[in-house]
Amino acid sequence: MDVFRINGGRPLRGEVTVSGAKNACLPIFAATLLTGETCVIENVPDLSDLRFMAEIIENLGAEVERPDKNTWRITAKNITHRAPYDLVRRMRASVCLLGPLVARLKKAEVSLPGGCVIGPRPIDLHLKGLAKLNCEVDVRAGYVHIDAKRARGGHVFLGGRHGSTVTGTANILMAAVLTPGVTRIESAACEPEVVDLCKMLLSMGAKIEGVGSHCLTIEGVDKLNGTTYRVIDDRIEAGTYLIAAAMLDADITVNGAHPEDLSALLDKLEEAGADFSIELGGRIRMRGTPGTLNPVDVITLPHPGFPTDLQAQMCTLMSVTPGLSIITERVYPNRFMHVPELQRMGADIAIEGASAIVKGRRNPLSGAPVMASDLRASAALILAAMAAHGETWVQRIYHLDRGYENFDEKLRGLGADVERLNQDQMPKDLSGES
Ligand SMILES: CC(=O)N[C@H]1[C@@H](OP(=O)(O)OP(=O)(O)OC[C@H]2O[C@@H](n3ccc(=O)[nH]c3=O)[C@H](O)[C@@H]2O)O[C@H](CO)[C@@H](O)[C@@H]1O
Ligand SMILES: C=C(OP(=O)(O)O)C(=O)O
Repeated sequence: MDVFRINGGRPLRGEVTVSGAKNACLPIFAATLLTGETCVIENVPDLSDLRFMAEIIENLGAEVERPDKNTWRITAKNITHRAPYDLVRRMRASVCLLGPLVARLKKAEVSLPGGCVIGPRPIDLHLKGLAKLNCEVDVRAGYVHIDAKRARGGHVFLGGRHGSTVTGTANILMAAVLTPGVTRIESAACEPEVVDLCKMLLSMGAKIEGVGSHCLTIEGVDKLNGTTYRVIDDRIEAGTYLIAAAMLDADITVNGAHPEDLSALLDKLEEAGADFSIELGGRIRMRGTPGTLNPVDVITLPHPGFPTDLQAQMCTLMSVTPGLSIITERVYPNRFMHVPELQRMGADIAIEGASAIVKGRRNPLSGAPVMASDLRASAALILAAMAAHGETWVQRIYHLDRGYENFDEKLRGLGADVERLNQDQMPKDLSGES
């Protein structure tokens, strides 16, 4: 297991380039199962989640090749309909195999993905949507069983308690593209990753209208073709660098930061008084001076609202911004696992219901051994460590490796003092291991 050792207080300078978007790639990999022809997917980040997804797809019978680090070639000529527990449990997003299997094979058996530290993540809306396409849906012995022999287009409403569902929209969309008749998805998620999936499906010959809106109309076709498709840049990775630069002594340019995908974050950073400029070609330059921002309140919401996947990083920023801010989670009301670890570094945060009440400090945080609980919590702790006085050890970096390609290398390229070590190299009195 890897750990990061970070010495805080280093200025950031230079340029960093973001990788392809994990959350766009995952359903796009699943979509390659919709055709027997070859799909070439470019700009794929080198991440454990994508390697798992490729493994599951290969296990279903597809031929999977990787001509270079960021390109995958997938040919799903003959595939089977069962994705077993031992593979699916490793990655929640494998639930988005349901749609393509239903569409292509008219049946699917996919294990339920299991628990998640950021809170309950049911798939009731996915299943309700498939039932509206006239599929027979049954959950037994830990598996979702779908019989789609009589599937036809239908009217699906995907609004839930916390808004729409991103992978649920991807599932219904992928099921509908090869299902006879017209499907209308209302209250569809419109995250940039869903738009990217739509564009990939269009390039395969799918018929979809309303792309980017909350209402998608899909006319089922008999067959889809192969494609070569380049995945969008990762807005969450870009946002993470922008937040880091806003709170440190920094002057950096983030390549692959597309302002149209980052409006809610940029709006909040502007309100806080951050000094940034949008440059041509998907580049944002951020200059930071510690302690100069104003506190802002944040509420996470489905797109185009403030993304929950940047909430933890925002908690770090507000922890070092003097004054009071309230950060409210409307997507995953319990997604605050980073808070106790930030408190260990001196952050003054209280959780009240679905809100974090953050009293930003005038003095820097202090380095400490901390434990990452999930992907974005890892990023929040690394940012906190970069702003802190002294040395921080961040354990369980495998969470980070799910979603940030070469994060340590990229941060070092900007001047941060971040080192990846093996757990064995961590002093035993700090790791808590005897
Ligand atoms: C692989 C991927 O793309 N992951 C992203 C995706 O997750 P994911 O697609 O799993 O998230 P959803 O959009 O489905 O979940 C949003 C909310 O709806 C609830 N819900 C969802 C489905 C359902 O059937 N019933 C239900 O109640 C969830 O518990 C959650 O509270 O979108 C989330 C919200 O932007 C992001 O944080 C994740 O990074
Ligand atoms: C929560 C996330 O991913 P997943 O849905 O794959 O758990 C994330 O990307 O922040």
